Formats: sequence, C-alpha cells, structure tokens
Amino acid sequence: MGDGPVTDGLAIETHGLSKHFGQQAAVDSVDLAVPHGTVFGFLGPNGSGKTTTIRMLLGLAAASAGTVNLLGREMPDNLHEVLPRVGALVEGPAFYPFLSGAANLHRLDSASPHTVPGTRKARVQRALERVGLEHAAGKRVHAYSLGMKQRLGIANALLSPRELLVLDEPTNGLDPQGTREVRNLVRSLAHQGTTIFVSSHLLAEVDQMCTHAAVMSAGKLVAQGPLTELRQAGSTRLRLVTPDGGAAREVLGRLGLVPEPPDPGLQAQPDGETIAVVLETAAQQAAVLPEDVVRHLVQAGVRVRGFAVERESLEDRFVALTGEGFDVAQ
Ligand SMILES: Nc1ncnc2c1ncn2[C@@H]1O[C@H](COP(=O)(O)OP(=O)(O)OP(=O)(O)O)[C@@H](O)[C@H]1O
Repeated sequence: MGDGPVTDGLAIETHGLSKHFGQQAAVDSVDLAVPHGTVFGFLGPNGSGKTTTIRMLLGLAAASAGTVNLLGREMPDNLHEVLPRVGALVEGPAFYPFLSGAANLHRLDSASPHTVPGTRKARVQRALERVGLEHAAGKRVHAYSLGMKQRLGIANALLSPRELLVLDEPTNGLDPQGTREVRNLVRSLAHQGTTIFVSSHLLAEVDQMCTHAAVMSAGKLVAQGPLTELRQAGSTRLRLVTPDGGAAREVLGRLGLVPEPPDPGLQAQPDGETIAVVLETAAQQAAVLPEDVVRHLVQAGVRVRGFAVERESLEDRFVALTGEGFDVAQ
C-alpha cells in the first residue's frame, strides 16, 4: 500500500484484539471493521471495554493478544507514521485554565514533534473555526462551558489534517446544549470526509450521529455493521386478532409459522383470540410478507378483526444483544 491517503478498505481493523487485567478479560477477542468515510459508533454500557479498546487502537495500551491495523498499517509497529494522520480525544487534553483557547492550542501543537511551526497560527485559527470557537479564541479556558472545552479538545485533534478521528465519549458530562454542539460538530466533520470512530453509551446518540455501529457487551463485540442493517436484523412480530383461532392456526401452520404460546392476559378479549407469530431472521421476514399472511387467512375464511406488524426497535435489539438496558436519554 502507498503512502497517500487510503480511499477504500478499512480505516480500523482488529483481529482477536484482547486485553486482560489479571483474570478479567476487559476486551475479549474483538474483530472490528471500520470502513473509511463512516461515522462509526462504538456503543456499549459503561465498563463494557470501549475505552480499553480505544487505548489499544491508539497505542496507549499494549494488547494482551490480537492485531490492530490503522489506516492500512499494522500497529503499534507503525505508530509514528500513523498517529500524525489520526486525531484523538481520549480522556480530554489538559488545558491551562488561565490561557486562552488559542494559546492552549498553540502550546499543544508545539509539544507535538510532527507539526510544522510555520503554519501553526493558521492551523490553530482554522481548527477553532471548524469547531465554532473562533469568537472565543481569546477567552481564557476557565470561562469556557463544558461543551466549549470539549469542542476545544476536538479542535486540538484537528490541528493537522486527519484521515481518522477517534473520540471517546465526547458528550460525556455535557448539558443538553453542549451535547447538541458536539453532535452537530461530529456530523459536520463527517460531511467533510473524515472517518470518525466515536464511543458512546447512549443509543440515541449513536442513532442520531452514526452511519455504522459496533456493540460491545462485557468485553465482547456482539454486533457491527451499517445501522440500517442492524435495525433490520431485529425480529418482527405479527399479531392477529380473530374469533376463528383454530382455523387461523391451521393456515399459519401451512405457511410454516408457529404461533407463540398464548398470552393468558389476551385470551379473554371480546374480539376473539390474539395469536402472535415471531419472524426472527431477515430471511424469514423476506419469505413471509404480512400482506400474504392476511391474504391466506382471508382466503381460508378466517375472520381477521385485527392485524399488527411490530418491528423490534433498535433499542429492543441492543438490549437483547447486551442483556442490559441502554441509557436512551438525551
Ligand atoms: N487499568 C485497569 N486495571 C484494571 N482494570 C481495568 C483497567 N482499565 C479498565 N479496567 C476494567 O476493564 C473493564 C472495561 O473498562 P473500560 O473503561 O474499557 O470500559 P468502557 O466501556 O470504556 O466503560 P466507561 O464508559 O465506563 O469507561 C472494566 O471492568 C474496568 O474496570
């Protein structure tokens, strides 16, 4: 592979990536595949191993096992070549509160061995503009809101042109206004073509910002792919209300559908019996269309008083995957 920017393939690829702390597998054989040009949400409850994974991706922690490939290069062997092409916000940079935002960025940029001093002023200015802080450039950081500090952290990650941005919980601890600011910023950076890998424990946040997601649960990667696919991967429940339960079961049986055990709470309905069928897989959902089920029922003389198609929500899907509730607030 050449030295220029990679335009296809994967921005991040790991195989069997693992990290043990004593007996605990904080990250357990994770195979991540993050395509170029995506906004990739790294979703999981607190403690599921997101930060530990990100630290290994960036060479901040050594892996116990497995491989990391960043922008087409094996890590950590090519750390010094790759890291200048990657902007990161992990655990927030330390800012001097009594220096202005711009002065802090000058300091951080001059501390990096990879940057060109001659272009520093223009790069600081441009980074502040990209995060919407140009008007606060001369203000001392102690007077910044949390959202502004977080955006300054992202500005720091943008001081040089980056192919990949890695943001660890960038909205953590922010009020709704700060959260909105950071989410809008991530979206606008994505429009400019940077691949963004962003961790979050908030499903709604990933749903709003990201094109792709991976879900971590107790150190393991339990799902990944485009959000549209993750949504479709959920089950669909068909719910039929009929006074002709026996005949309806027969028709469903002919279609290869097995009703769920009856819900005792729904049996005494005046409209008849409620019969539910779950279509688990995408293949099953493609093969058995709800309108065809209704057609077969009606053709067989089954009186259909009610028919509903209930798709599992993304939240239901992730709760099912992780066995934990997600914080869907904000
Ligand atoms: N240096 C360490 N020593 C021992 N255990 C650790 C260390 N770092 C992380 N862990 C443990 O590894 C697990 C994963 O932690 P990690 O911080 O990666 O999760 P996370 O998904 O990023 O959660 P959070 O959002 O709360 O940071 C946790 O059980 C944590 O206690």
